[in-house]
Order: sequence, then C-alpha cells, then structure tokens
Amino acid sequence: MSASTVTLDDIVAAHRQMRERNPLVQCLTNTVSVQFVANALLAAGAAPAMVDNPEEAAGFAGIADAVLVNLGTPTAAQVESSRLASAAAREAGKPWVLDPVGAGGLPWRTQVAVELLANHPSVIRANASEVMGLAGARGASRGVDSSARAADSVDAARSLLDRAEIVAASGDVDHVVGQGSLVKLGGGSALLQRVTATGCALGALTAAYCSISPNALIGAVAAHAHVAVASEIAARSTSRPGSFAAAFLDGLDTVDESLLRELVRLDTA
Ligand SMILES: Nc1ncnc2c1ncn2[C@@H]1O[C@H](COP(=O)(O)OP(=O)(O)O)[C@@H](O)[C@H]1O
Ligand SMILES: Cc1ncsc1CCOP(=O)(O)O
Ligand SMILES: [Mg+2]
Repeated sequence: MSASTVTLDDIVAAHRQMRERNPLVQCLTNTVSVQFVANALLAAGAAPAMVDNPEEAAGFAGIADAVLVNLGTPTAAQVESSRLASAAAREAGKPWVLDPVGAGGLPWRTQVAVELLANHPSVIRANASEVMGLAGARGASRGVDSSARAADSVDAARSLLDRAEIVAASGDVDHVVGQGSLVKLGGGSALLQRVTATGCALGALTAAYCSISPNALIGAVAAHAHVAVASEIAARSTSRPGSFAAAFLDGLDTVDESLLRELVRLDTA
C-alpha cells in the first residue's frame, strides 16, 4: 500500500542533502544519550545543539533546522522545555520528532508524551512497544527496551496518525507508517540493541533528515536506512558491543551512495 512512497533514489538524494546542508538539530534528550546522540549527528553529517533549558528552548527552536524531543529521563524542567520547544517548532514550521522513551510502561511520562502530541510532531520515532504504549494498546514494555515486533505495532501506529504525520516503529524490520503508506526496512544489525541510545540517535537523525527531505516520510525512511547500513558496516568488524558502538559511529560517517544502493532493504509493497 503506498499513496505516497519512497524510492532508493529518494534516500540517496536525502543523504546527499544531509552532507551538503549540515542541518542544525536542537536536542532535548535523555542524560544517558547526550554524548552519543551528538556524536551520531556529527558522524552522519548534521550538527547537534543540546539546548534543553526552559529559558532558551523555545527561542532556539526558531534557529535550529529541526528539534528532537526525547523523554528518556524527563525532569520537570525538561518537560517544560519540551512543551516550549515543540510548540515553537510547530509555530515556526520546523520539523520536530518525538521519541517517547518508556511510553506505556511509565504512566506519568506516557501522559506527558500524549500531551505533547497536541503540537503535532512530524514523526513519532519509537520502538514497537512504545508505539503501542503511546496508543494505549497492549504490548508496552516494562522499561525502555521493546518487547514487541514492529509488525505488531502497525495498527497502533495508524491510530496515532491523527496527531503525527509519520509514525516510525523500530525493530528487526522497521515499519514507517503514514497516511496511506507503509514502508518496511530490513537489514541492520541486532548489535544495535546491545548499545544504549542507538534508538535515541536514530530519533535525532530522523529530525535531521526531516529538515532536508521533501517530506517527513522520506526523512524518516532515509534516517532508518542510514542507521541500518551504518550498523551493517560496523558489524563486519566486530561482534562485541563496546567496539560496535565506536564502529557504528564510524559507519554513520562511512555510508555513501554506493553503500546505500548496495545494502538498503526497502519494501514499499
Ligand atoms: N533485531 C534487530 N535486528 C536489526 N536491527 C534492529 C533489531 N532491533 C532493533 N534494531 C535496530 O536498532 C535501532 C534501534 O531500534 P530499537 O532497539 O527498536 O529502539 P530503541 O533503542 O529506542 O529501543 C533501529 O535502527 C532498529 O532498526
Ligand atoms: C537506558 C535508558 N534509561 C532511560 S533513557 C535510556 C536510554 C534509552 O536509549 P534507547 O531508547 O536508544 O535504547
Ligand atoms: Mg528508545
């Protein structure tokens, strides 16, 4: 099914734009992930700025090319910043991405995430359990890791499309869902699950890609493709999580047009 769809050429073009335009991404992200997310953006060709205090969050959303709101370790101040930055991004017509870490399993942050949907994110980027938890469906996990398959979260993802343009559910096969479209991406490496904050990095890249892509569907798919290919390259050199983390950052930098054309597993059927 594909009212609008994505081709390999779209992904290659988005990657070229990423390298040419070096988009600035404002990140309000969790304390576990800050440095890894910043390094992942730099390796992929974007520029990070972790501006997450309530005094500066809204103003900077008007300067940045895109905003990431990640609820992994939410404090009252960061939640306030998230409300301000997401509202300012919407007002300025900038893409913003919501990563509702732990949604479903933790009621307070789930409520915060649901309230943030009033500011209509370009993309909800989450693992399959979080997509289900945010939608109020069964399948939520106890913590921040998924206990569901992305294929099983597609109905929940669709139910969120009244409040988000795209819902991207990650897993062994990523499922990117929009109005009238479903794009599946295979490949990647299971080692991504053994390093914390790889999903957070994917959320930041999704924000970056949305700012330089013709639409949020292409932006979300291009980000997932970039991460999948980078992880495959990284897994060629190691099977251990510590060295994989470094190799993955190198992989984000190494990805180029020919690797995308060789390794992206796109299914738009
Ligand atoms: N079993 C798997 N095989 C390959 N890639 C995976 C697998 N599980 C997750 N991934 C990838 O890991 C990255 C993070 O996804 P995920 O672990 O679902 O999110 P989070 O880290 O937010 O829980 C995504 O790029 C996803 O495609
Ligand atoms: C371990 C942990 N605890 C709170 S946020 C966080 C990081 C989650 O990272 P990811 O969602 O990318 O796995
Ligand atoms: Mg996550």
